[in-house]
Amino acid sequence: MDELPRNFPYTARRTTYLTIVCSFGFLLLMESGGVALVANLLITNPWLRISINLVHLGLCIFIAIAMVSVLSTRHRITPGGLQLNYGRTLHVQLPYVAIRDVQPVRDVQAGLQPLTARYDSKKQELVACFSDQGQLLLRLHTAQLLKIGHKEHLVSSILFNVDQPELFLTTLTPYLQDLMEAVAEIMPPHTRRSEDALVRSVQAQSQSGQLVIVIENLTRRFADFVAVDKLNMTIGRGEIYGFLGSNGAGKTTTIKMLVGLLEPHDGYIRLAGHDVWSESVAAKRLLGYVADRALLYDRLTGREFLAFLAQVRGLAKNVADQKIEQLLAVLDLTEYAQRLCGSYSFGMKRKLALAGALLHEPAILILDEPFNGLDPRSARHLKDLLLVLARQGTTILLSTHDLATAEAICDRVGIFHKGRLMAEGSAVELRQLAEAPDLETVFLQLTSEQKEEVGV
Ligand SMILES: Nc1ncnc2c1ncn2[C@@H]1O[C@H](COP(=O)(O)OP(=O)(O)OP(=O)(O)O)[C@@H](O)[C@H]1O
Repeated sequence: MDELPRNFPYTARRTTYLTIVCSFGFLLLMESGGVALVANLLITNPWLRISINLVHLGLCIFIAIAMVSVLSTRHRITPGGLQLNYGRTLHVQLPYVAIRDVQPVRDVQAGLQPLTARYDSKKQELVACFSDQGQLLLRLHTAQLLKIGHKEHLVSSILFNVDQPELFLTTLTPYLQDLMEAVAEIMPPHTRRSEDALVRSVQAQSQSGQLVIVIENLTRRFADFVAVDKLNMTIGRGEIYGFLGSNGAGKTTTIKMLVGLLEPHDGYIRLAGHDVWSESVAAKRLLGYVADRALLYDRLTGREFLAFLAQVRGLAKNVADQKIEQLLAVLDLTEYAQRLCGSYSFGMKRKLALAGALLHEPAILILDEPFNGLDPRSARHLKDLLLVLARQGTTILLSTHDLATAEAICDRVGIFHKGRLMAEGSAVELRQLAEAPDLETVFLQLTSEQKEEVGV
């Protein structure tokens, strides 16, 4: 693969643009400079002189920005994702997992706007085009809120130019494929889906009956205290659902009931149609679970621990050995695999527990505060891994106090408060509904007292 970052400017119209801006700017500056000079010589009122000089300075700055902004129209393929820069109005970084595809197009109708990105609300399209030559259309898996100028818009596709679209595509494609391959290696062929089917759509899944987790009227009490109160919710195949809530809201209690560790007092849970209590073996076969505190055997090495779990899950030895090595590598644990689990740091224990949960390629992954204790690099790896697993069809439910992460990776979040689900929907929907600038504000509003239930 090519060395990153690689820059892809669009220079085809740059000279014309600079010639126009420079000549026009030069004339304007000469004129306003002349006026300012005369004003400084003839006008005695100091305020008027200052005002005229300030107008002249403002013009100089405006023209300088117009000339310099052409240089910031340069897209970059970096290790962390695709950076799109267009004049002063657009500077975004898209992770590769967010990109569905990029195709060459020729859209003469796009309404070209030199150096000012424009938003087409009908198509949810961001137009950042200098001309109709060298155009590429980038489509995202799910619409994302992107900042264009000072406003945020929900964007599904982006139209932009580069000088060499073929070279850009050849350079970018391996990074899009690489992510898919990294996880495809740890997933069996029968769980892989075709490229088109990778587009996650919760509504489509619900309509086609692919609900994997169905919870109805779920209730759990501890003595007189109601920890989970008549909870109803569904999660579709390939969806990432985030449980958010204040301490003691009932997230872990719900998760324990979901994985069959705690019996509900009322209601039921079905996992892919199997009741967690009356068909517990079939339901648990589908599950991978990582508790909030990793439960490992301190006297086994990391590799032995995984081999033991593989045996319990009934994996053939050769399959298990291969899988263990792949998971150790994906989770950066190979170096520590011969060390006793008891000597692992908190974060390493969490990663080993996650490897254990992924060994049998579960259809449903349930993670209680998975980012707790992970360093930024491991957290980033885990986010990417979860996104790719979800694209492969794994249904993921996680609880977290990290609102930014929930917003970044969850298709939907549910906000718990005192055992009740106060609101659920995508982060964007909840923000719009609560007219809040971010998920943190929505969370704080909903978990303050006396709030009505909100559904999207
Ligand atoms: N075994 C138990 N006995 C008595 N009360 C319990 C028990 N387990 C949980 N609870 C209570 O149920 C409520 C919900 O607890 P839970 O652990 O589900 O909260 P949580 O949302 O996971 O909180 P946190 O974010 O702090 O982990 C809390 O008030 C807790 O004290």
